[in-house]
Amino acid sequence: MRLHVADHPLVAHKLTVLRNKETASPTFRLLVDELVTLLAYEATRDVRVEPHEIETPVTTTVGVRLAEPRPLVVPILRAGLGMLEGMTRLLPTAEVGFLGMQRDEETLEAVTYANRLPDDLTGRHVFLLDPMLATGGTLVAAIDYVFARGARDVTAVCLLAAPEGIQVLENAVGDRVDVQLVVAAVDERLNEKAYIVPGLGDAGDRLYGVV
Ligand SMILES: O=P(O)(O)OC[C@H]1O[C@H](OP(=O)(O)OP(=O)(O)O)[C@H](O)[C@@H]1O
Ligand SMILES: O=c1cc[nH]c(=O)[nH]1
Ligand SMILES: [Mg+2]
Repeated sequence: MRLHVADHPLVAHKLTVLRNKETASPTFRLLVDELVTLLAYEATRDVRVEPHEIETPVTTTVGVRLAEPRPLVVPILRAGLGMLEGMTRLLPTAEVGFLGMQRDEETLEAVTYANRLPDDLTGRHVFLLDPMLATGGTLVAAIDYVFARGARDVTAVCLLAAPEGIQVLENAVGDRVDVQLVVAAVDERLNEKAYIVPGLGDAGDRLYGVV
């Protein structure tokens, strides 16, 4: 697995505001959107393109365009939904699939309550969106789903990751270079409730409220 940690003062600044418990939902949503757009630039570095000939007002030239099959962007509900706009702003022609997954706060197991992915993902580059990588259970399950359907490259875009979750992900995918994790920051650890420390709390609740 390849790991990319954003190293940029604007990312660090926005993340600090996001972590602040005084930051209310409207600002929190805006910051998640902005952060994803910054991460998306790095996450799409390996997106597949093909040669494409065009005419400029001056001459004919060969540039590139996104290759088929189109990338698939998959937000993991709920919290991942807050990252969708920011990602598709950079990849407007991508298709979008959905995975609804909730961590059982007792057992910490990921429970899937919605799965709306194309049946055949053969050769597709899949971008999984979830702000939080804590124990890694959710992301490993999501990666299993898309590989089982034939996806080729999988890039997970997260805002915060715990070292424990990164290790779980690495154990699950081994040395597959077609799996990439792009994060804004790697935090210190998980606490006794498997929340990321220092973290930002429950991302879904901060985006959409406590349900
Ligand atoms: O790495 P893990 O230990 O599996 O935990 C991370 C998951 O927990 C959060 O979702 P949550 O279960 O709170 O659902 P929500 O997005 O609906 O709030 C988060 O958005 C991840 O999906
Ligand atoms: O810190 C955490 C861990 C799991 N899910 C969250 O939303 N936050
Ligand atoms: Mg939640």
